[in-house]
Amino acid sequence: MKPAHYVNGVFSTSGAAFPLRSPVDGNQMGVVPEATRETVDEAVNAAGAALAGAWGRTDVGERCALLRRIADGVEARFEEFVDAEVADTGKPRELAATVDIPRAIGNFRAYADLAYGRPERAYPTTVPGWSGSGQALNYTVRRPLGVVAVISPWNLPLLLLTWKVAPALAAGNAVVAKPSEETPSTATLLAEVIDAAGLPPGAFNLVHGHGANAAGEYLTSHPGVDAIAFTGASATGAAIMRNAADHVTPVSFELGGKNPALVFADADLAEAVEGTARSTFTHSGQICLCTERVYVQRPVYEEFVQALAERARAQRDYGPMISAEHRDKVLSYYRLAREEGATVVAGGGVPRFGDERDGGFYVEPTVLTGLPESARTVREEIFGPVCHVAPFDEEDEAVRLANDSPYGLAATVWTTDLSRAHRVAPRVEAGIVWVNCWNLRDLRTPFGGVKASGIGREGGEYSLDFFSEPVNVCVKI
Ligand SMILES: NC(=O)c1ccc[n+]([C@@H]2O[C@H](COP(=O)([O-])OP(=O)(O)OC[C@H]3O[C@@H](n4cnc5c(N)ncnc54)[C@H](O)[C@@H]3O)[C@@H](O)[C@H]2O)c1
Ligand SMILES: O=C/C=C/C=C(\O)C(=O)O
Repeated sequence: MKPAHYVNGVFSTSGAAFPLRSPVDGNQMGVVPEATRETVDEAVNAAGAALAGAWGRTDVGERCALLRRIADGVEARFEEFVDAEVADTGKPRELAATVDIPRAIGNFRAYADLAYGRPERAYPTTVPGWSGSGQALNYTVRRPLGVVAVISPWNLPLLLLTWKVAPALAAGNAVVAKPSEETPSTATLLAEVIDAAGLPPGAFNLVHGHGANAAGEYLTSHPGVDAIAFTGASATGAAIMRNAADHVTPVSFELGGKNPALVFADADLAEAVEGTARSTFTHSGQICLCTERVYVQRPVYEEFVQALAERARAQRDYGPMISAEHRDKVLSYYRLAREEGATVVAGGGVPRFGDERDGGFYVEPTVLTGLPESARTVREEIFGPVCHVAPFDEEDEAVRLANDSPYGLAATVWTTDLSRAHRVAPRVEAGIVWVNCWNLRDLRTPFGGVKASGIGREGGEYSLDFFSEPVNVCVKI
C-alpha cells in the first residue's frame, strides 16, 4: 500500500516524502507524501467545486446508495484493510479484524440508514385575527454546511476517519480529510474505494501530512473550510479552535480523557476485574475510552488490586505504542509515577521478547497504587496500558473522585445494585457511562465528552445535526 493524496479524483504523491515506520520493529515500511499548502488549497477548491456541481445536486437517496456502495467496497477488500491497519499501528490482527474494519463498514451503513430515514418537522401555525386564513405552515429543511475538514488520529485510524466522513457525506457536504501522519494506509485504501464507488471528483478528498505548521493547520485555517470535525488531543483541539476562530468556523471535537472506573463492593468482582483489564489494556491503552483511574470500595480493594495485577502480568499478544516518541512519553509517566511515590504493582517497564519486537515501541501493561489525587500521574492523560487504583468508602466520595478531573469522556461503574447504578451513572461528569460493561456501542447514541474531552456529540442524529444547517420555512396559507 503506497500512501497517496486523492484530490479532485486524482491520486498523487506530490510533496516531500517522510518515513512510515513499523511500531512493531521500528523499521521503515515506506514513505508518506507531505501535502503542501498548495495541495491543501487545491483540495478545498475541488470540494467547493463539487458542491457547486454534480455532488451538490445529489439527493439524500443517491448519497445513501453511494455510502452503501462504499461499505460494500471496503468489505470486498476486507483483508487488505486489516493488513494495512495492522501494519501501520502494530495492533493485534484480531482487534483490527473484529473492531476497526467492521466498524468502518458499519459507520457507512449506519449513516446510510439514518440519513435516508430521517424525518424533518413541520408545524401548522394558527395566527388568530390575522387576515386571510389566519394560518401558516412552518417546516424544516436541512442544508449541508459545505466543505468539511476531517482530521483524525492514529489509534483507530479507519474507524475514526469514517465515523466523520460517513455522516458528512450523507448530509451532502464535500470532505477534505487529513489522517494522522502515523497511519496513512487505510485512508488511502478508502480513497480508492470511494473513487471506485463513483462519487463525483472533489466530493471526497484526502491529503496526508503533519499537523502543526503543516497540512493539518493549512486545512483548519483555510477560509474555504466551512466546518471542522476533529479527533485528537485536547491541546491540539485548542490549537485548531484558535485557527478556526478567525473565520468563526464551527467545530466538532472528540478529545482527550482520563477515564475513571468505579468498582463497588457489591460488584461481581470477577466481572469488574475482567472488564477493567479490557478497558485498561485493549490496544495497549491507546483508545480514548480506556480506563486510567480506578476507584475501588475499600472492602474489596486489596483483592481487586491483586487480581488486576495478575491480569496485567498475564497480557499476551499485545501491541506496541504507535511511535518511539509516544513510547518515550508513556515510559516518562512510568518514571514520574515512581518519583511521585507510586507502588508499581505490575509492569512499569519495557518487555523483552527476544525477537524483532525488541526494536519496536512496546511498554509493559502496568498497575499503580499509592498516589494522591493531586499526582500528575493521576491527573494527566498517559494514553498507554496503565491505570492507577485507589480505595474509597462512600458512594458520594466515589462520584467526587471520578469527577475530579479536567476531562470527562467516558466512565465505567461496576455494581450489582440496580438503584445504585441508576443513582451514580447520571452524576458522573462524562459523555458516556457504561454500567457493568465497557465500549458497548450503539451507533445511534450520542458519543462525546464534556470539559476538556470535547465539544459536541457524534453518533446517530447528533452527527447529522452537526453536519447540516436546519432552515425553517414559514409559508402563509
Ligand atoms: N475523544 C475521542 O474520541 C478520541 C479518539 C481518539 C484519540 N483521542 C485523543 O487523541 C490523542 C492521541 O491521538 P493523536 O496523537 O493522533 O492526537 P494529535 O492531536 O496529536 O493528532 C490528531 C490529528 O491532528 C493533527 N494535528 C496535530 N496538530 C494539529 C494542528 N495544530 N492543526 C491541525 N491538525 C493537527 C494530526 O496530524 C493528526 O492527524 C489522545 O489525546 C487521545 O485521547 C480522542
Ligand atoms: O479512541 C477513541 C475511540 C473512539 C470511538 C468511537 O468514536 C466510537 O466507538 O464511535
